[in-house]
Amino acid sequence: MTPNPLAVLGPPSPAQNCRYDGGCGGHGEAGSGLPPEVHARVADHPCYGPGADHRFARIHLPVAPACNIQCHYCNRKYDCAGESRPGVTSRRLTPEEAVARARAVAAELPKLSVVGIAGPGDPLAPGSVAHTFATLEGVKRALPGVRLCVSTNGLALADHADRLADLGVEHVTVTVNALDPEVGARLYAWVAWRGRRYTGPGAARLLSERQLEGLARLATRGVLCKVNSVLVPGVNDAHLPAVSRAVQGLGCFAHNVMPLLSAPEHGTHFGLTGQRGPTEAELAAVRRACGGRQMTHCRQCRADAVGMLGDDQNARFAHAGEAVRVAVATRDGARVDQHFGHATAFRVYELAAGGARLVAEREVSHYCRGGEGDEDVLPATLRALADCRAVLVAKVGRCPREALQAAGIEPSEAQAFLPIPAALAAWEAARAKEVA
Ligand SMILES: C[S@@+](CC[C@H](N)C(=O)[O-])C[C@H]1O[C@@H](n2cnc3c(N)ncnc32)[C@H](O)[C@@H]1O
Ligand code: SF4
Ligand code: SF4
Repeated sequence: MTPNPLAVLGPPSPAQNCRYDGGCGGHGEAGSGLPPEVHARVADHPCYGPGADHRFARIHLPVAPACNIQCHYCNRKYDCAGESRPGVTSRRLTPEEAVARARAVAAELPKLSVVGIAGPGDPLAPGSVAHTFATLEGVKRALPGVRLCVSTNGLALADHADRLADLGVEHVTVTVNALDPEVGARLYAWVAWRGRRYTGPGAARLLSERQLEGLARLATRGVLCKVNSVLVPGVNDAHLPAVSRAVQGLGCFAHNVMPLLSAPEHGTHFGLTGQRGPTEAELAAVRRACGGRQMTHCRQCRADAVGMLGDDQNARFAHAGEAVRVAVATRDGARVDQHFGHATAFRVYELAAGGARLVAEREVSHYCRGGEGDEDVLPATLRALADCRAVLVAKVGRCPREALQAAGIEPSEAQAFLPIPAALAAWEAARAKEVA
């Protein structure tokens, strides 16, 4: 068994009371109180390393759809494009898509040092865990140099701790908002455990016992653990110092007290009941009272965040790794050699990480009759190509070109007369350049 470098830390002394970010010479530096062996393991992690937030990038892969508890501050159904908030994602990815996205991002961002799974639900909940491990295993194979992270509510952590450690997951974040069941009962609607749904203090007790068991198990395996706590004024503010002491005593190398976000439009229980988040001053006071290694620069990132902290490039990589469909007009079956208006069928190819694959041949009435476009035929053709991002043709007239563009399908003549595989590769390369 690997000795746990964190176990030697023990609870940080109150006198140390250093702020992990700033206050004592920058997060993770010698002055932060991290022992050198821990410092070495966080140096290139943008969330923890000294100045690493400006030098290294991370990606969150949104592959975990389900959750096994319901927090009063979480609603994963509400997504507003461009909004940065935990649990938010534009789209859930399959493990295959997620691995492909990680590869695509790594190719574009050589500073990518961390690949994490942080939702949109809980990565270890029964409905998510298979996706989580398939993704972690795929990423490990595809990008052996990156560090793997997982963020969980901890309910199922003890069951999966060994598998996470065996896989080489280096960092695990567990959200612990309360140890006192009476406090916890005010934060969670329910906890689902082994086929039963628990509520009230019993649910909160079950959750916190499982969280501590999971953290202890990871500590024996040398996995670096951080604890998140959502600060809910009037509910757990006075209790968080006790939480902080307990989890840092278990060897967690940092505590991250995060402000509650509870805008009514998010549709959460707290948002609807008017529970407010903390002021800056309240947050700072609770972090001071907690002491030890407090994180102060967490950006509360989306479940599909990409890039440097504070410079999210999620929009740029929104489609990276997704399978894309492209239609081709071909007469001889080998080259892009047909006019859009003369085609009676289009071949549809799917482009994914593994290459191009013919997925369908779609028949259409041909649009061009003796030089005149037939306006009745065009809508049916657009419908036949609705799932395609582009159509590669030898030539296309102005009117159908505009209709295709309006339908979000790119008409492209740039690959005219190329063999189909070369044409698809050329279109994909041009698109990647555009996105960059
Ligand atoms: C979306 S969760 C995903 C991982 C896992 N399900 C969990 O809760 O730890 C990531 C983090 O965002 C936090 N979070 C979610 N909604 C929040 C909110 N409204 N305000 C503040 N933090 C929030 C969670 O507590 C957790 O620490
Ligand atoms: S555990 Fe995480 S995903 Fe589940 S309800 Fe709470 S914040 Fe949302
Ligand atoms: S949510 Fe916080 S800890 Fe997670 S990647 Fe963003 S900054 Fe880092």
